[in-house]
Amino acid sequence: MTHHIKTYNQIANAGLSLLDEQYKVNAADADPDAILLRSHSLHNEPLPSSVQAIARAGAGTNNIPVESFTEQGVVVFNTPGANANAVKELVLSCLIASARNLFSAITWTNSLKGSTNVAQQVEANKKAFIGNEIRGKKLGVIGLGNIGSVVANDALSLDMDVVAYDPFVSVDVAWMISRNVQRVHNLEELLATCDYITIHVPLSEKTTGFIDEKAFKAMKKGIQFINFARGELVDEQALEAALKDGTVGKYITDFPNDRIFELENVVAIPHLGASTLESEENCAVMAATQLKNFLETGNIRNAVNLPNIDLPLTSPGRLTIMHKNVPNMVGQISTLLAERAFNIADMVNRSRGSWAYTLIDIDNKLTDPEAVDILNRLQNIEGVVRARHIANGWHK
Ligand SMILES: NC(=O)c1ccc[n+]([C@@H]2O[C@H](COP(=O)([O-])OP(=O)(O)OC[C@H]3O[C@@H](n4cnc5c(N)ncnc54)[C@H](O)[C@@H]3O)[C@@H](O)[C@H]2O)c1
Ligand SMILES: O=C(O)CC[C@@H](O)C(=O)O
Repeated sequence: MTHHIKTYNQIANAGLSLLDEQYKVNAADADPDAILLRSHSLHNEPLPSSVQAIARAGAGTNNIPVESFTEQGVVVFNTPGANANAVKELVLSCLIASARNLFSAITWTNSLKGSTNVAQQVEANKKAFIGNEIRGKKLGVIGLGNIGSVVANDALSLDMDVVAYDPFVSVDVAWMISRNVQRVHNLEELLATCDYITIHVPLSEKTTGFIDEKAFKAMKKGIQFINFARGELVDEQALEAALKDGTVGKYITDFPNDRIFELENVVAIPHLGASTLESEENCAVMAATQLKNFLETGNIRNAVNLPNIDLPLTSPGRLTIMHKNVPNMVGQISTLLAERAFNIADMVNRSRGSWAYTLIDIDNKLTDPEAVDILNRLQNIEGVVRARHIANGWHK
């Protein structure tokens, strides 16, 4: 069986090369089984009904309308942690570059090109760029996930005091965070005491405009604010006021736009946080592996809308059913199978919020018409949004 993958953006070859002869990868495919992308926005784009899965080679999934795609039976994957080191290294370098006024100093130095007495001018004017050391300064980290946690740990080794805020920190990440990172339980506490703040939370309806007028008002005067998460997390009107009154001494962002260009004391970077060869490869490999695994076995790892499921495929065939997390779904599904005299060899049902996913391994090798018939019946159960049959090609 050939799986069709549509790609958007530049996906690293290390990932694409995993999609072997069983795959056709084509950026122009009109009816793909799956989509592999980076930052391309799928909002306001029609989704072909053939699409069963989307893999985001990256962390943020705000370029994908996850809720409405879930209603259409699409599994959405991301690649948690695959680019965290790349972002961390750029955040730490910006922290130091900002403290030492490196961005404006370099711009000024370049303006001397072609003038006489460059060395004298340098010595006479360098006092305009005297900076600070970050040792002993306080860094606030908002969002202690894959990126925030490593930024926090490594800032400690640069002798900074580190304070962090994340009311939803995961147990896995909590294990990795140094106990010298001081956790605070309300954001104001962090805002009021830090010299530098870096934000690492996902953009969602809940976090849009997260750093608003109230947040800026709570900050210490002259703060340096670093945003490698998403531009929309910061209310730009409030940012403009905070830059004008000196609350924010410098705003470093990976998300330039026309308004940002108009503001003073802003350093804009062209969305380079994850742009290293290593990170692009990590993301592409992880995304392609997850897609392959899902298309070939129905198993799920790192979806943002469904739970992880890993059931080895050993029986002649497997049915995968994505459905609402409501009572009696498994009962209805197994009754249907019993009516067709299909024997269940193994089964897993897991839920995540209002959605659930059921894998059923059957002892029967289905003919094509049998498969079409059972899938139609399964899809007619109220609450089922997608059913698939996977024939196990290796089964003797
Ligand atoms: N600039 C880039 O190239 C680049 C690269 C990678 C990620 N990102 C952005 O950074 C974000 C974070 O990435 P990550 O890999 O660390 O994600 P992650 O999911 O591992 O971590 C996000 C953390 O934010 C926390 N969080 C959620 N809501 C919060 C809130 N209201 N207050 C405080 N904490 C909150 C979560 O509990 C979680 O611990 C991504 O969603 C993406 O938008 C940007
Ligand atoms: O693909 C990229 O270059 C950026 C990815 C980044 O925004 C992410 O959310 O992981």
